[in-house]
Amino acid sequence: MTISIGNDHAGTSYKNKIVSYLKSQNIEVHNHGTNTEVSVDYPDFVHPVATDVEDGVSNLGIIICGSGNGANMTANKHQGIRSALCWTSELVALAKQHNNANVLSIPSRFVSEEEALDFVKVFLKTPFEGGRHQLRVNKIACH
Ligand SMILES: O=C(CO)[C@H](O)[C@H](O)[C@H](O)COP(=O)(O)O
Repeated sequence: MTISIGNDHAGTSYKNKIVSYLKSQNIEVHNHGTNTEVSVDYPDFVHPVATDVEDGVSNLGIIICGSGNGANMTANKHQGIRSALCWTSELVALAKQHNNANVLSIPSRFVSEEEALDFVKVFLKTPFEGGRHQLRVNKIACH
């Protein structure tokens, strides 16, 4: 399992906690995020995550910004990306079960670090249900 992660200045401490957890689980991590709290522009740190997932370099992506919206919008510009902005564990589970999300967007200014870590655990362990949801996911992409 390989995860790509990206964050702006609002997500650096959250990213560090998540990366420590992933590495403790022997998950390979590609860190595309900023590593300081100096103000940066989130698209510069999110596009590389989306590209990794689209290209199969990583299985999944995690992106973090203050509201989660800018990161989520950026990731979803990529054809192969289904990025879900989630602020509860239930939303994370549904994003995998029903939407086969391949990127999780975390709003760091609206959830605690502990909640964010729980989201990551749910994101990794929850399977896609397929069936009727596969038919719907197939219709998301614009050709
Ligand atoms: O872009 C965002 C909104 O979708 C992110 O939440 C950013 O982290 C936020 O805009 C950064 O705000 P700041 O005032 O520049 O710290």
